[in-house]
Amino acid sequence: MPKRGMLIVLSGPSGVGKGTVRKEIFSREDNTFHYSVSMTTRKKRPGEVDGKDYFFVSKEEFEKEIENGGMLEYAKYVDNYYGTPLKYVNEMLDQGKDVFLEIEVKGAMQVREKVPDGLFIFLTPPDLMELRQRIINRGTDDLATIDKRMEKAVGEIEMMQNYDYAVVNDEVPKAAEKIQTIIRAERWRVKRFLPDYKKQLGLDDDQQ
Ligand SMILES: Nc1ncnc2c1ncn2[C@@H]1O[C@H](COP(=O)(O)OP(=O)(O)OP(=O)(O)O)[C@@H](O)[C@H]1O
Ligand SMILES: Nc1nc2c(ncn2[C@@H]2O[C@H](COP(=O)(O)O)[C@@H](O)[C@H]2O)c(=O)[nH]1
Repeated sequence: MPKRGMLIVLSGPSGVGKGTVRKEIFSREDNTFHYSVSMTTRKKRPGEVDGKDYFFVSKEEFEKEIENGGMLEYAKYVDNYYGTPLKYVNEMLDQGKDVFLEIEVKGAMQVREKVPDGLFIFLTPPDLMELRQRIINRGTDDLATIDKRMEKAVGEIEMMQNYDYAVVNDEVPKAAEKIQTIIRAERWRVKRFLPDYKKQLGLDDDQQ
């Protein structure tokens, strides 16, 4: 059976650039990660594609998925549900593939409880004014929604301490490079040291 893949969680306030940085990482030739497409009840934005950007569903459909135990995590964010379908993540990890989630902080903390050996990276803006400007420049939200997202952002940034790493998204290629370096280093650490710890503790793979 292949070794279980690594679960990588990229989190941070809305508008910090998680999607942009993720796309930069995925566009690189050496990318081996598999992106988990989230489910949401939010309305589709112009240009967004169902099944690629999100699975767009109704509130009833989302709640049914929750009831059926189909979500790894979920959260209500500014009047809508967002969540990670469990099936895809489990199937990929079981096949030994590394899975990349891009989610907000409440959901990330649920994943942390369920998958403690995941890698949790927080993407943070250079400052709050820049964050607001990025959301405005994106042109997807009205002013009332931007204010709601900014209110959330303050509390979300305080959650940074609960992550394994924090990366400032000042420039997209630089932030992408830092994240790739962190993941490479973590992979190496797990491969290099975990077998030694297991040996010292008298554990074999089946006991883990
Ligand atoms: N380093 C950067 N410098 C300047 N602008 C950036 C940078 N990174 C991303 N942006 C811009 O900021 C806006 C928000 O980026 P993006 O949609 O990727 O954020 P996000 O964190 O994925 O948001 P959400 O969580 O709401 O989906 C976009 O217009 C993007 O082009
Ligand atoms: N807990 C989860 N949060 C998610 C998921 N997918 C996206 N998100 C986050 O929601 C907000 C708003 O997103 P937007 O597309 O409306 O701008 C943002 O922080 C996303 O990262 C998910 O599956 N679970």
